[in-house]
Amino acid sequence: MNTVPATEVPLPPASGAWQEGDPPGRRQWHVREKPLSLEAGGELPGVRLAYETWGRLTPDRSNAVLVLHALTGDSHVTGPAGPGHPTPGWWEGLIGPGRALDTDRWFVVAPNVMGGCQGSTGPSSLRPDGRRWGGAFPHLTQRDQVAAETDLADALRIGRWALVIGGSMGGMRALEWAVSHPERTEALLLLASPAAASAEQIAWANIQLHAIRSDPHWHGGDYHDAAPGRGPHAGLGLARRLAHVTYRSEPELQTRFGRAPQGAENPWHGGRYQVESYLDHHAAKLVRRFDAGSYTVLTEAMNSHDVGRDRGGTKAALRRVTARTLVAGVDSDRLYPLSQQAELAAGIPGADRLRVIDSSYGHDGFLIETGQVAALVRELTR
Ligand SMILES: CC(=O)SCCNC(=O)CCNC(=O)[C@H](O)C(C)(C)COP(=O)(O)OP(=O)(O)OC[C@H]1O[C@@H](n2cnc3c(N)ncnc32)[C@H](O)[C@@H]1OP(=O)(O)O
Ligand SMILES: N[C@@H](CCO)C(=O)O
Repeated sequence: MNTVPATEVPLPPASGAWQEGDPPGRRQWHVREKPLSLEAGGELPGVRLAYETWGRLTPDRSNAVLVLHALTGDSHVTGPAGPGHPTPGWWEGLIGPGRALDTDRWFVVAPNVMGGCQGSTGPSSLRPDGRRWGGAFPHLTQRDQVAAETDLADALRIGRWALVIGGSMGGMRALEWAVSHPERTEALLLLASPAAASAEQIAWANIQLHAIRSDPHWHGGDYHDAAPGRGPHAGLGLARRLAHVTYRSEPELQTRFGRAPQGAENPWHGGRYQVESYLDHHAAKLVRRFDAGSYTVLTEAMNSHDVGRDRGGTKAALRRVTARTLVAGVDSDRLYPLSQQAELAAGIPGADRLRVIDSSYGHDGFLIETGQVAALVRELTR
């Protein structure tokens, strides 16, 4: 099934900090000088974050916006597919002149998350001894990932974000930014995200982790060097199939596919229903562009998400947020239900009432309903 392993993402130069005059959307890299101390213990050397920027930073550096992507997103928030960008931007229409994140006004920064596989350090990256990290890659938390992003902000000399915005896993990091660094987060937009991963979210994640790790090509996570071009593709595809159902709504699937067979295929004789073909498609697409090791690291990092950990609980942690805040959920989201965003909106002192994105698409609504997301951005930044 897999033809383009994500491990073949070209390795970046040793450093590549953004400079005044760089073209928009050009992927850059920041390499942290010192090893990063990790919450679970130990440290990660040579942490590299890939990122893209749009717009221009004002001389007082006060117009920077941080956009944080979800599980399988990347730094390419907007723009066509091209070298280094196997897919077009995942939030097209939100960034650019005259758009909600107007690049005549804002300097937008989007890093690829630490642990990922689209330019930032992750299990498919080389470690200091020249081998790939693979199964030796350490356990990460959302706080570790925000620590790496803080280093990037420091390198860009951005002391305070005018806005931090994220959905799903990106929302977890956005919240961690606002709680860990209230003085550096002026406004905050949280989409389809919780204060802590729930038992059910951990349960869905557990099944996905098992799917990947029980694939015979997993090799304890050390498949990158063991069998180049091969890997736990069936396991990753299975994980994506399951996850994708949780990302959509039951009425959407029913209305869209119903019981229809896929083309001329006969489900009673080895053929597929349309919805099965649809899941096969999404599985194959992810396997072509994503590393299974990164999927496990990021999934476990999401499981670790608990904003109240070591902070006296959720309520105490949320009270730390000083940012002007909007929290929104998707009304048909069965994975991160509205009750979780209601908890955030009620607990964050500067938050307005809970906003609801009206969508039949379920959790993925935060990626698809860009018009409604744009309206929230405009409201927060007017
Ligand atoms: C465009 C990108 O993929 S961006 C890449 C970066 N990805 C991310 O950032 C992750 C976030 N993105 C995602 O999770 C998803 O891609 C989403 C949420 C954007 C998808 O949302 P939607 O626009 O609703 O797409 P949808 O779920 O309807 O899937 C459409 C695809 O299914 C295919 N499809 C639809 N029905 C069927 C079927 N019966 N059989 C097979 N394939 C089918 C379509 O041909 C289309 O294929 P394509 O994406 O290769 O063009
Ligand atoms: N479709 C999204 C869902 C996670 O929020 C992704 O793949 O990143």
